Amino acid sequence: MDLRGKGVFLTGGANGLGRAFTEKLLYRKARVLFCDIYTVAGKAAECELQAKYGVNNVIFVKADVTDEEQLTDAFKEAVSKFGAVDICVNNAGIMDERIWDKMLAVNTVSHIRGSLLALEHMRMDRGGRGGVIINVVALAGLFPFSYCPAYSASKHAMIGFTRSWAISPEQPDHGVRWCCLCPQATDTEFMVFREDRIYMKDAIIKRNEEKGLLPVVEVVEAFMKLVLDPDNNGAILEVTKENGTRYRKRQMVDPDGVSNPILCRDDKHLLRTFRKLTVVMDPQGKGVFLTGGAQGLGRGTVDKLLSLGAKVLFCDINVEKGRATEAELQEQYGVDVVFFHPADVSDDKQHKAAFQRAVSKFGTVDIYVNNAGIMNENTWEKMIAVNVMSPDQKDHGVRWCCLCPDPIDTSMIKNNNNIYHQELFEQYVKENGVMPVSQVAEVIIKLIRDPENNGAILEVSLRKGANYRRRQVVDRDGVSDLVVVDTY
Ligand SMILES: NC(=O)C1=CN([C@@H]2O[C@H](COP(=O)(O)OP(=O)(O)OC[C@H]3O[C@@H](n4cnc5c(N)ncnc54)[C@H](O)[C@@H]3O)[C@@H](O)[C@H]2O)C=CC1
Ligand SMILES: CC/C=C\C[C@H](O)C(=O)/C=C/C=C/C=C\C=C\[C@@H](O)C/C=C\CCC(=O)O
Repeated sequence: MDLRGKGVFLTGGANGLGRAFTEKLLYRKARVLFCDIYTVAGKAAECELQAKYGVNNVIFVKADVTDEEQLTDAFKEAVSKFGAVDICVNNAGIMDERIWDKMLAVNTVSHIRGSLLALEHMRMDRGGRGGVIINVVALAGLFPFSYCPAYSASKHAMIGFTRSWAISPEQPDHGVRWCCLCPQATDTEFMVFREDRIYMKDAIIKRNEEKGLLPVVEVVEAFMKLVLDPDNNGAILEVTKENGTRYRKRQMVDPDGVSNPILCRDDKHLLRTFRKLTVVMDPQGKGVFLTGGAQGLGRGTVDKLLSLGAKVLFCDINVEKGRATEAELQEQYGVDVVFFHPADVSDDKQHKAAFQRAVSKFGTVDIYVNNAGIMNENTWEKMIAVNVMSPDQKDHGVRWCCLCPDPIDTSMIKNNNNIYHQELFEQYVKENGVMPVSQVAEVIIKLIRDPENNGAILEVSLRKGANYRRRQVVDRDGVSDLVVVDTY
């Protein structure tokens, strides 16, 4: 890719990696508009870079990427200044576990929004001239990091998003390449922890002092590799001290299905935090809080838990269905064991109030099932609020598990007109079938009962049944494929 005269839009360019990427792109004769929330640093960078590379080639725009209007206006400004944007770099990021919802807004929502703006503008099937979208992720997007779980989640989400677009059947018509850059801890302000922005801060500071951070220049080289390689749609480029720069082939979870601290295997103080928990959990007599229980898999799971002697409080946004379900289940199991609480889980206050009611009803909550979910690509921000932003629970002695089912026979799957390539999805369902709710509810009970599965990812499909997931697979060439199966 010859970068001469190419238009670049980049977020978070006032400091750190964003500033360094900007300078390298300018050096290669591209034209860059970068935005940032900080005016002073942004203006200073603009001034310096304009003096070196020309006033018409680099522009700073003050914008908070979490503000839809500001981000959109900054993008439009790049288009109007350069005629087109050929390279979009979603780079702005923060790491602060205390404000995890804000972190998701910067690291995930703004990256999705920036990607969609760029796609719409670049796609060749709608008059654009193609291009490349680079999402600056992190190694923490590929592996579990106990000192920053919400940060890790915000980055994992971008891997899924980027790879999913990269394998779109329409991608050859779009002519847009999608890539992720995944560096380990790098020597920028980002890694200076003045406050308690992460858990176990002191251990991390000590580790960084002992082992050193990745130099910015190495990450810039890797970034340029992504920009210039014409054949890397869907690629995940990892940059580490240990292995250098390499296209990622696999994401790993340990052979027993339980994630391990691969990245910190030599750090005893961190390893200790990953010890396996053995929490025996028989549903009999236990207090359960479950979200989205009015219908579908949620309702099926409530039913199953009640049949095993648990007490359940479920919440749902659908009040009518919630009340009806409560009445039916109370008739079957008794009025003291099952309760409905109306709540929208994307509203923090309502979510917490529902949880508190469960605590006060049962004295304690032993089992917490985050089940509520929606699937609607037209309202993707709402989808993130419901599916990703549930309250953080950081107490110890808690087992954490994920259930990853194939399509289930619920209304989320039937007649869903709000996904891309619906016909392909319907074809998939036709060929593979849908799982009965009762079968998946059984699998949730398996997750609850197994005392030694902290960190487990349980996959369930009609074809293969329920299996703890060992690995997530990306193709051998580092480029994602449609079929993600556990063949290794
Ligand atoms: N430094 C590191 O160790 C690593 C960083 N990363 C990722 O690289 C990206 C860049 O990080 P660094 O350059 O190291 O950090 P940095 O803190 O030096 O720079 C981040 C820039 O983003 C801007 N920003 C933050 N919130 C914003 C908002 N709401 N709107 C507009 N701009 C905003 C900041 O003002 C800053 O200029 C981030 O996405 C980070 O997650 C990934 C792996 C390692
Ligand atoms: C508190 C800092 C958290 C996140 C910052 C940053 O975003 C990030 O991702 C930091 C990563 C730090 C990594 C530390 C050690 C890395 C070790 C690598 O050399 C191991 C590389 C790959 C191992 C997996 C494998 O394929 O075997």
